Amino acid sequence: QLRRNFYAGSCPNVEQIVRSAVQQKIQQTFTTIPATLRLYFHDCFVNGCDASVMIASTNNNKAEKDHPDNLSLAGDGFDTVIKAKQVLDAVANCRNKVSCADILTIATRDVVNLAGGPRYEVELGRLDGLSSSAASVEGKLPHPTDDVNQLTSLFAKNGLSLKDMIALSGAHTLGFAHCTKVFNRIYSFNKTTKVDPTVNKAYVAELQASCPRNIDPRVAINMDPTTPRQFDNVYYKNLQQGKGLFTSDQVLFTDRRSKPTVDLWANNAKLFNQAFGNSMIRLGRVGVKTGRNGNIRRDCGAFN
Ligand code: HEM
Ligand SMILES: [Ca+2]
Ligand SMILES: [Ca+2]
Repeated sequence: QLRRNFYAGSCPNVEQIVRSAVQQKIQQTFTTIPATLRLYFHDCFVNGCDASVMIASTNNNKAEKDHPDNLSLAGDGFDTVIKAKQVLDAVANCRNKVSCADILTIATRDVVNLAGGPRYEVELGRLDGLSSSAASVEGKLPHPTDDVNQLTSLFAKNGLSLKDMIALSGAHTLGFAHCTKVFNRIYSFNKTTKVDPTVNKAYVAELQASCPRNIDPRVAINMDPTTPRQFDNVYYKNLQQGKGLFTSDQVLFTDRRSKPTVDLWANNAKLFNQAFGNSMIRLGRVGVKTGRNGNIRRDCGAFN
């Protein structure tokens, strides 16, 4: 039973408070933006949007965040939620009234908007989940080597369409990826060719220069080589030029089922922004907890 203005009675200024905390954190580091956006995706795809991804491991429980697919989540995303909750908890009526899952939902909307993307209305009223295990992450998140069939079926499991999948992939207009994730495409593609033929030749050279084979595995590169700090439709323009970083990006242009949508959004930023906002609202409805299935955590990193 998500709704807009869910906190009108308990903490009416929640959206303004979170936004200013997010703004302050972005001033400290730009990474706040992509880190928060990706954290939201990884939360919603495992056990629904319930902040299960924020739980820290304990002696008796290896939590979601310690599954290999989550180890590259940047700490600044977690920190954004923690900081915003600190500010909320300093306001008497808001104290422990807003779930971590909702704080992450609002913060994600705000980082998209503050990076130049659309501002969509968020639905609120999620509770925080009561479980988080590394084992539950297995098979729930897409991989950079996935094709359109694999991506579509993962998104469908979360009630999201092909169009939602193409729109949400547009999040790769921002942020960073580790060199190791693209090695296969530029050095060891298959038996007959070392380089993925769908990658733009100049982009191959650029990637090989920034990511030499023996590079420190901690080194990361921009995912959008053109406007890495701008939330815009350049991601789709890049795909048209063979400049999608991962296989999972580039297949959206090479597969005939998704290409018309890529072309449409490459040519029409307004339509992309609208579609992205709508798909984010739908992402926010995945696996929502209410009633006895959840609670409001006092510490986003631990169960009450
Ligand atoms: C469609 C399938 C997707 C795949 C296969 C995928 C995979 C990846 C991978 C491998 C990285 C790089 C991680 C690293 O090396 O550190 C990444 C980064 C990122 N992803 Fe995705 N992703 C997908 C969809 C999404 C969606 C739906 C969103 C959000 C709505 C998203 C947001 C991001 C962001 C913002 C980053 C940059 C993170 C940062 O700079 O810290 N991705 N993704
Ligand atoms: Ca979750
Ligand atoms: Ca961009």
